[in-house]
Parts: sequence; structure tokens; C-alpha cells
Amino acid sequence: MEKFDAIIIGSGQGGNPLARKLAKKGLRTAIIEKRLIGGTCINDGCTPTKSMIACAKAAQTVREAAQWGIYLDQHSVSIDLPFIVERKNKIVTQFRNGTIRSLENEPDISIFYGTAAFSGIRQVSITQPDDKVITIEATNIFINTGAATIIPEIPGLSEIPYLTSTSILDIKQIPPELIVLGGSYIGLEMGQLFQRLGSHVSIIEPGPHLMSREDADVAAVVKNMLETEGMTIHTSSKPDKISGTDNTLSLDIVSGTSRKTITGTHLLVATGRRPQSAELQLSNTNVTTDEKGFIQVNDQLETTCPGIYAMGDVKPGPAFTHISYNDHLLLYKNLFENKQLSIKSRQVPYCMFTDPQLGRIGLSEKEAADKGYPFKVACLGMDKVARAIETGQTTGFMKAIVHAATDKILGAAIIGEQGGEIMSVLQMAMAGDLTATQLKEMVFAHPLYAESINNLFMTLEK
Ligand SMILES: Cc1cc2nc3c(=O)[nH]c(=O)nc-3n(C[C@H](O)[C@H](O)[C@H](O)COP(=O)(O)OP(=O)(O)OC[C@H]3O[C@@H](n4cnc5c(N)ncnc54)[C@H](O)[C@@H]3O)c2cc1C
Ligand SMILES: NC(=O)c1ccc[n+]([C@@H]2O[C@H](COP(=O)([O-])OP(=O)(O)OC[C@H]3O[C@@H](n4cnc5c(N)ncnc54)[C@H](O)[C@@H]3O)[C@@H](O)[C@H]2O)c1
Repeated sequence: MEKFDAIIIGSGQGGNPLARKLAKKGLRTAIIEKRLIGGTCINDGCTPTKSMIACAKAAQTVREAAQWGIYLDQHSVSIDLPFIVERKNKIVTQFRNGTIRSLENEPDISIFYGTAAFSGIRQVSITQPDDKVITIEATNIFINTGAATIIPEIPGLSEIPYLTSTSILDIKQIPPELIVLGGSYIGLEMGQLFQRLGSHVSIIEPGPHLMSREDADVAAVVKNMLETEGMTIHTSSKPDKISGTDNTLSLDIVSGTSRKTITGTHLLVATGRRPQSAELQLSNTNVTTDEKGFIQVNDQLETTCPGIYAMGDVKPGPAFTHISYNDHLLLYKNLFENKQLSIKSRQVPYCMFTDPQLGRIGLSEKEAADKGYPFKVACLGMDKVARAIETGQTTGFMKAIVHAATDKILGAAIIGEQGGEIMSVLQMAMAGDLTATQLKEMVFAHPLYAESINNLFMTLEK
């Protein structure tokens, strides 16, 4: 049996950089991947979606050109979906090949293609594509197997063709009528993308408002901006039954005591993701999972079995690329640089890439209230931001939650043009413990969106 210093299961956003770091340290490292090097982010997640969203944004800008006094000879926009998919594939391939090269360039990394399962506490068996099984062992094992689409139990769903966030990336024709189950990150990013490419999109969300984790005022702006583009949004609506054949689908939704039927040609399931832990045969170890299959870890990402660690989406908590990446840094520093870093205190920024974006950091207003903090809310409409007025991008607002006693920023939500970038400026301010008063008086270059951070905190004076 081949022996390694470390085994990494899954070529995700934490696993790849960790493999490189371990190898650079001279540790013999095996990385096992059952599908595609680069994991979800590169192959099915961030990279392909944001590449396609860029095309949809261009289509929308052309459609709205008259707003800037630009007129087109033709009256409609025609969309070349095969071109958009091919462009996306080129970017994905470029990113994936870059990752493969970076792993192959390290002599101490061995890449194994196949599905990994534990056959002992230190042993991992790999079922390779030709069905041959090999077993390897190591003292340290890192699980980075990510997550996959949840398919909810809705009567009739298993009998009809449906799309997931992965399969929709390669469809050949634009769905005329796309029903999307789920009004969160995937449903809204994908929904707006396909609406802009020419579909009519209906979002079905059981929660009282879109993006249940966000404040209701933020969700209301998102709903309004998507409806303005022609999308239909059903909140407080639970799918009850679905039927149909290729290109004629009929979905019954229940809202309180009322019931209605939505029809469409295609269905996208975007109701969340489940951890990929079942194939790992964790019963051969002392690693425990919660009732949903998430691998249980402590604040230092140690599982309940010494020597086995988990990072990224397979453990509970926020499921983002930058979190998985940060997990690998924490593990490396704790294991090899005598640090005692914890995931408890780290910042969790995120950005939903609708257009405009929603940038988020720290506490929402609702969370601050639930925690009982004394706080003030600074809020500035994007229609008061000079840069937004100049560029014609006035949808949304900036909001920051400020501790009433310390003047420190507890959280922020920016729903508006460059929302993610503006949020990152506030994130840096939070990391540096800057106060709202300091930000109100800081010199920013004019006329940046960030300059309006001055005005955002001036609203606290009123
Ligand atoms: C449509 C979509 C859009 C997204 N957009 C964003 C975004 O804009 N920003 C953002 O921060 N996040 C985004 N995410 C989330 C992001 O992709 C994940 O949080 C990120 O990829 C972290 O994943 P990971 O490192 O846990 O593992 P993953 O990247 O999921 O990789 C896990 C790897 O493990 C492999 N694997 C699983 N089981 C086994 C096994 N038994 N043996 C061998 N290999 C195995 C899988 O094939 C996979 O390659 C998006 C996700 C989706 C689906
Ligand atoms: N920009 C980003 O950072 C980004 C983009 C896409 C995905 N992601 C990551 O991917 C993960 C998965 O995203 P997601 O949007 O699929 O999941 P999610 O868990 O964020 O939301 C799932 C949504 O589906 C709804 N839902 C649940 N059951 C349903 C049903 N039967 N019918 C209709 N709706 C139902 C929920 O109420 C919820 O609003 C997220 O946790 C996120 O971290 C991030």
C-alpha cells in the first residue's frame, strides 16, 4: 500500500492550494478527484455562472441603450447561446487547466482520479474510472468533497425532466418559460441570467421574502428590480405537485389556503445544496456528521477523528469559495506554523451576483436586533450617490449597522451597482476597527461609488 504524508479528498477550493503548500514543504501529498480538477467553483459554480452573467449584462445594456441616448437599428436583441456557452467553456477550461498544471508542477503531489472512500482511519480506497480499486494511506487526511444539488421531494418531480445549476450551464436553447424553484443565490443569479437571455422566468420561493437570511428591505429591492425586468416572483409559495412532459410543465403552488398552477417549458431546481459525505464511508472512521450529512468539525476544522480534517462546503456553515480557501490557510497555519486560528472570529463577506449586486458583510439589521445590540442604521439610497446618478445606476441602497456605543461597524448590506466592491471597502474598515465617524470624514477619490461612504455615515447625524 502506497504511503503518503497527507491525503486530500476532493479537488475543491481549499484542497488544491493546501496540496501545493504541503508539497512545497516536502510532504508527499495525494489528491483524489472523482470528477473534474478545480471542483464546483471552477467547473459548475462561480466561474461559469459569472462568465455567462457578463453576457446577459451586455444584452441588457444593449436593450436599455436608449436610456443613454444610444439607438440601435434593430428593434430586438438576438442572443447566440452556443457562443455564450462556448465562451464560458473556454474560460472554465483555462481556469481548470491552470489548476491542473499547478498541481502537476509539484513533484510531491500525486493526483488520483476516482471516488474516494475510507477503508480505515488512515486508509482511503479509490475506485478508479476503470473500476480498479487502489488503497493508499496517510497520517493526515483532509476532506474537501464539497456539496451537490438537493432535489426536493415534490410529487411528480422525479418523473419530469428538470435542470440543475450544473446541467443548465450547457443547454442548447434558451428556455422560453423557465420556472425556478428557490429564491436564493442560485435561483436569482440564474433566473436573471436567463430572463436577460430571453426566457420568461418565474421564481417560486416558500419563504415570506426572497433570500430568507437577508433583511426584508434588501429582499424587497431585489424583488422589485427583477420584476421590473419582467420576471414573475412568487413568495410564500410552496411547490405541491408537478406534472408534464418535455416543454410543457405544470406546477401547483400553495400559498396559505390558496392554490394556483404555474405553467412553463423548463424547470430549474435551486433549492439548496447537500454535503457530499455519503460516498466517503465515514463509518470506517470515527468522523461524525449531523442529520443533514455535514461533517462535524470544531472551530479548528478538526473532525471527531484525530488526524482527519474537513474544509469547505462539506462542513456546516457558509458555503462560499473564499471560505473554503480560508479553511485551508487556517489548517495549514495551525498544523505547520504552531498557530491556534479559529473559524469563529473570521469575517464572512459574500456577494450575490445579480445585477446590481448584493454585497454583504457582518450582521444584518435583523440579526443585530435579535442579538440585542444597541445599534444605529446608516442608510443611503443609490439615487443619492453621485457616481450612480452619473452612470444611470440608481437602483438600491447602502446600509450599515453601527454599534451605538462604540461607533464600530457591525455589518453592511449594499444592494446596488458595485455592491460587492463597496462592501469590501467596509469590510476592510471593520477589520481595521475603524469607526463610522472616521469613515464619514475619510478622503475618498471623487466621484467613486466608495466616496459615498462619507454620505452613508452622514445619514446618522439626522
Ligand atoms: C451555481 C453556483 C454558483 C456559485 N457561485 C459562487 C460565487 O459566486 N461565489 C462563491 O463564493 N461561491 C459560489 N458558489 C459556491 C462555491 O462554488 C463553493 O462554495 C466552493 O466551490 C467551495 O467548495 P469546496 O471547496 O467545499 O468543494 P468543491 O469546489 O465543491 O469541490 C469538491 C470536489 O470534491 C470532489 N469529490 C466529492 N466527493 C468525492 C469523493 N468521494 N472522492 C473524490 N472526489 C470527490 C467533487 O467532484 C469536487 O470536485 C457557487 C456554487 C454554485 C453551485
Ligand atoms: N454569489 C454567491 O456567492 C453564490 C452564488 C450561488 C451559490 N452560492 C452558494 O451555493 C449555495 C446554494 O445556493 P442555493 O441558492 O441553491 O441555496 P440556498 O440554501 O441559499 O437557498 C435555497 C432556497 O430554496 C428555497 N427552497 C427550499 N425548498 C424549496 C422547495 N421545495 N421549493 C422551492 N424553493 C425551496 C429556500 O427557501 C431557499 O430560499 C449557497 O449556500 C451559497 O453559499 C453562492
